[in-house]
Amino acid sequence: MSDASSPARPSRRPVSPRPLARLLPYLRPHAGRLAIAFVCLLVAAAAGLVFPRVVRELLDAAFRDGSRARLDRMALGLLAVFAVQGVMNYVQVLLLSSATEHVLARLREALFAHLVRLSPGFFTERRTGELTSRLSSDLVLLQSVLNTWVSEFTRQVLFLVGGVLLLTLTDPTLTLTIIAVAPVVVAVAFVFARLLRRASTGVQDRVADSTALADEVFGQIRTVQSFVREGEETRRYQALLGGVVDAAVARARLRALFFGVVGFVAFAGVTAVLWMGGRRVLAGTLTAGALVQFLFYAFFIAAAVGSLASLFGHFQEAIGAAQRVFELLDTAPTVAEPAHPVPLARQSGRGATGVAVALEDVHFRYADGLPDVLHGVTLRAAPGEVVALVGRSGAGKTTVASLLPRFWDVTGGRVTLDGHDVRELSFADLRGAIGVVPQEPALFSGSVRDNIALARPGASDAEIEAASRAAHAHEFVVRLPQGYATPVGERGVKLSGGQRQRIAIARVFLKDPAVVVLDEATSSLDTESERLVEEALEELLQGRTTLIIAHRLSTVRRADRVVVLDQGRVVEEGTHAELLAQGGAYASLYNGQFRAEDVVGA
Ligand SMILES: Nc1ncnc2c1ncn2[C@@H]1O[C@H](COP(=O)(O)OP(=O)(O)OP(=O)(O)O)[C@@H](O)[C@H]1O
Repeated sequence: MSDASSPARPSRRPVSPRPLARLLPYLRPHAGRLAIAFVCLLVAAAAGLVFPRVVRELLDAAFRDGSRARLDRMALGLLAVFAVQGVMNYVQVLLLSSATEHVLARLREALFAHLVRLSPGFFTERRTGELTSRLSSDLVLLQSVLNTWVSEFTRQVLFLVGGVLLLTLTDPTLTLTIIAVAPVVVAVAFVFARLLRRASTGVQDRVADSTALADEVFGQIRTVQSFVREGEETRRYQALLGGVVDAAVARARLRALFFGVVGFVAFAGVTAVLWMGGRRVLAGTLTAGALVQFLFYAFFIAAAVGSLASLFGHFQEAIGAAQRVFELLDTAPTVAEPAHPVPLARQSGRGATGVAVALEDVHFRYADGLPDVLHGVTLRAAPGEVVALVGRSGAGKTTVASLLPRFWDVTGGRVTLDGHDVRELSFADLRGAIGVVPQEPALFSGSVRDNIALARPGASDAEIEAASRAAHAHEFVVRLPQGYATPVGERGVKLSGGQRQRIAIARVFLKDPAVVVLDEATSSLDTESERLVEEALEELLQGRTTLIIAHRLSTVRRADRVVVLDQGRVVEEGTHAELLAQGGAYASLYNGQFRAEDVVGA
């Protein structure tokens, strides 16, 4: 499976428990704790099974033998049985829970670590809400399996097997009554469990839909509010919630019916036993104590059958969850690191030692089945050269820029850095050599310092400040309430657009890469902010090989070379002046896009 082509929804293959087996490696480190928990479980279940036997003795002591001393002994015995059971349950729950919490954390961590390594294409295919819900609800389901399911299942199986055995020992004929009823209960429970599973998946899908909507709306809150869509989005959410309720009510109806029907069938069986047993007590072939003991076992068996059936439903849900989680874990990145990378000498950012960048006859499409968006693009930037990419919207500029750090891989031709195919380099070398300044820089929640240090963890305060000064960010940062320690809010919402850009530039200064990929902002900032950003960029690009997706006249003028893209092809190449003189595609682009700026600037 590849990360770009997998379906958005989890697949519904026939359910086999195999995905659960893949949890085993995660359980192994806790084998000791789990083994002790299992022993405690066995002892607790055994105590549970002994209990009806002691009750029998107690009742017979009172009713048949009239022995006070035996009655006292038996009552104490009963207390002892419960005490043992209590201690065992305590230890078992504690050990099992602590082990499964660790397992869950490891699994979440593995999933997260895997997902963050998948290429951006994967995230454009999936809704992030769906992925975060995998991390939360599916893993919670898995935990419930490990935590309650395994122990409950074991306990109930023990009760069932032990119950039937002890029942047979107590009274074989009465046991036959039970054996006649049991298959009916099992069959009914089985059918219901299947129906329930289907209903549960329906509910989960709808919950995922509504979570995804909420996620999207919160992420785009400004757009939502600027178009006054709050009411409309709330209605959409409401409609989805309506779906959740309908599906959940349908499931509840099934569940209610399940409990009603299975409960009735089971208790009808108990009544039959009671009736037949009562007749045997009247006939003097059975003591009252033995009948009660028998009844207890019958209850145990009925309860075990009922629980096993509903556990079966949970089991199926958990298999589904495991399947979805492991499906994600199995998603191979479409952009994979080479097994034996060619080392790239670390170049300090500037000067003649810079790194050449080239696209050689590059063809590219975003996914199989989509049309090519680049048709044989050839483009070279010599060390230290500043190349501006221009072209109409949709020409392929962003696409070209995202091929350099391998956010996607070419479908034909190659991209090289310092003469090496980018696919031969380790991510650390490749991405370490390229500094990206995005059009709309996103900051992470955390302090200003953390956000700059992102480029080089472990950088000293002095280095951070130097980078910040170079990016003309220092001036505004020191005026923030807590200076470099000021939290910037999620995605940097507490900073202005120009300030965010300067933080993004400071990051690249700190990184000091040999190559810079710059997606120039289209929205204009106020003049002062604009000037600061421009000065910072001017400084940043000095001597670094640069690819700029240019939207400003000042940028194209300053570039050593301008490359004009049109519909995924390079149509012109030269300096601003040369291209303008040619009177071709660039000239018309200039007239449409850049000239107004020229007039304003003049
Ligand atoms: N993730 C994607 N999946 C599929 N197609 C895409 C994706 N991103 C871009 N495209 C398509 O690729 C083509 C080139 O887009 P690209 O973003 O590179 O253009 P651009 O020149 O940067 O445009 P703009 O100046 O508007 O940003 C467009 O036709 C676009 O629809």
